[in-house]
Amino acid sequence: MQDRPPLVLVTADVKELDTYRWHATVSTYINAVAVGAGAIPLILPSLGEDIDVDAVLDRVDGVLVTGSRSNVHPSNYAVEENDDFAPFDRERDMTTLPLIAQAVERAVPLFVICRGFQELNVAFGGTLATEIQRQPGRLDHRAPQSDDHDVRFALAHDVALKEDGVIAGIVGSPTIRVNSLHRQAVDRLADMLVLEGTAPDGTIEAVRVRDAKGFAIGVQWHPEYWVTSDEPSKRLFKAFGDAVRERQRLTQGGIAGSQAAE
Ligand SMILES: N[C@@H](CCC(=O)NCCCC(=O)O)C(=O)O
Repeated sequence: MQDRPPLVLVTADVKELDTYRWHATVSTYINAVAVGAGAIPLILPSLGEDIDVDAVLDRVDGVLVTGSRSNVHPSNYAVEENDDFAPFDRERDMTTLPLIAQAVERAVPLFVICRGFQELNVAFGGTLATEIQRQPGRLDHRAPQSDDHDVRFALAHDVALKEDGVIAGIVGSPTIRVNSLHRQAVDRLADMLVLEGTAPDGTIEAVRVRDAKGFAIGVQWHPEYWVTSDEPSKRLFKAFGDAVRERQRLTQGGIAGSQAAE
C-alpha cells in the first residue's frame, strides 16, 4: 500500500478576468490548507451538475469551503432577489451546496469559512439576512476600506464561544478576537446546526453540524488569513488537518483510498 499525503478540496469562485472565465481560489486558503492543515489543496472547479461530487469525495480526505465577495443567490433560501443581495456566483452555489451536504453525509471533514459558513446554513435549510449593518443595534461587519489586506483582515471584534463547545475546545479559550469582512449573516439558523459562538451584537459567528459523524464546523471570520501568526487561527487549521489525517487513516491512505469504507 502506497502512502500519500492527505488531499483537501478547496472550492472555487467563477471570475471573468483577462477576457477569460476562471475557476479561481484566493491563495490564502490554499496556503492555509498546505501550511496550517498540512494537506495538499486541490481546487474544485464550480461545475455544478457537471461534476460528480460523490466520485470526487471518494478521492479526498477533507473539504474547505472558502469565503468570497459574492452572495449565495437568495432563491436558494426562498427569498426574492434584489440589488441588496448581489453579486452572485450561481455556478459556485450549484457546486458548493450539494458538496457541503454530501461531505457531511459521508463524514468527510468539512471546514467552512465566511461565504462558506453562509452556504452551510443554506445547504441545511437556514436563511441569510443581507446588509446587516443597516439593522438597528447591529455592528458594521464589513471590512475597513483599504487596499491593504492586512488592514482589511485586521482583527476587529470578539466572539464569545459556547462553553464546552467544539470550537472553544479547539481554540482553548471562551473568547477570541476575529476579523470581519461580510455584509450578510445567518438569519434563521438551520436546525441541523448548533450555535458555537456569537459577536457582541448577537451575530452568529460559529457553528457545528449537529450529530456530525465527522469534523464539521464553520466560522463567519477568516482564520486562513492569519494562520501562521494568530494562535486561534493556527489551532483551527491544525484541528482540521488532524481530522483530515484521521479520515485518511480510517478510509485507508494511499491510492486504494478510493475503495474506502464509509
Ligand atoms: N456573502 C458574503 C461574503 C462574505 C465573505 O466571504 N467575505 C470575504 C470577502 C473577502 C474580501 O472582501 O476580500 C457577505 O456576507 O458579504
